[in-house]
Amino acid sequence: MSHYPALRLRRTRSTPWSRRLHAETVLTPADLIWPLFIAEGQGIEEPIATLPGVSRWSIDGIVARAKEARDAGIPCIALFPNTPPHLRSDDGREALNPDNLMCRATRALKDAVPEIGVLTDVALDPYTAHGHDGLVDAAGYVVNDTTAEMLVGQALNQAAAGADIIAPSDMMDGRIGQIRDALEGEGRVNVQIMSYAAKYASGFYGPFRDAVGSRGLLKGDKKTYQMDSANAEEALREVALDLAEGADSVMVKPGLPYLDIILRVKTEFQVPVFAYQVSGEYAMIEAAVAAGVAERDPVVLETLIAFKRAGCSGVLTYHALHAARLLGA
Ligand SMILES: NCC(=O)CCC(=O)O
Ligand SMILES: [Mg+2]
Repeated sequence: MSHYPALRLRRTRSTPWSRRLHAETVLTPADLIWPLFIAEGQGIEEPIATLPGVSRWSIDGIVARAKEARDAGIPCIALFPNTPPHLRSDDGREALNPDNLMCRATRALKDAVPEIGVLTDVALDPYTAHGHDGLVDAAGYVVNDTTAEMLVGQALNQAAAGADIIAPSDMMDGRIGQIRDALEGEGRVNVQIMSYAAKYASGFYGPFRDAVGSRGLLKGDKKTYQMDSANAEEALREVALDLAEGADSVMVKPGLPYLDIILRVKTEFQVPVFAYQVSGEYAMIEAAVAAGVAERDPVVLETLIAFKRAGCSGVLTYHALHAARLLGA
């Protein structure tokens, strides 16, 4: 058995070329999905105070960002609309409008930048007056089955606009199978489903709710549908169901606090797993940078490669363009 001094693990670390040669994991721009927030109008950029460096863009700006992403080697962008207040309602019916902000942005992107994948979020929270992801009954409970019917309509609406990946983030039971059946029924056999399979009720979503304009509207919390952060076995059950119902890939969300879940999902199922490094995680890094506590570039790359090491195929991150440019340089 070889041991010190013959075996020195520092030997392969001693030069940059050797460290590169021995890297067990690589992070490339192709691992990144960039979430973008859409605003109404033309020529609009609205900075989001709680997400420094991130803005909402009108559709022309979204198209311009998508070209930057493509040029930096990013394969896919994720879209989230900031629906004007007068179009938000208790039932979120704007989600079914074929000319809503999301569908118009998707059509513009597929027209102008067809080389990049478009992932669309399925959930009602950007469209409801109460900020919940589904329909709420008189007792304030988010009702599963009628919500799922709405989500099927929302998914078909997005697919008709050209969405490449449907990403249900609502955590209703059964919706993946229903969406898959509906897509097959319309002959949209190559539209992917990336299920937010293990989405936890998290304190890290605050800046996102500012970005889509739901923070002030939200009554209560989302704990009756999103997962309890105490649970891991339940995440495996969620993933198993979504795969059986026809998901092509699954997501774990948030990111860094749930690396153990990513590793367990990958180990158990050997399917494509994605992580969402969420708004609060991004904002913490930016706050640390602003406070002089950390340097942005190494911290961003270190957190992103952690997801690859844990088994992810890719990561949704607000740092995607910045990271892709660092990696491409
Ligand atoms: N359905 C998408 C999200 O909830 C994103 C959360 C975040 O970035 O905080
Ligand atoms: Mg589920």
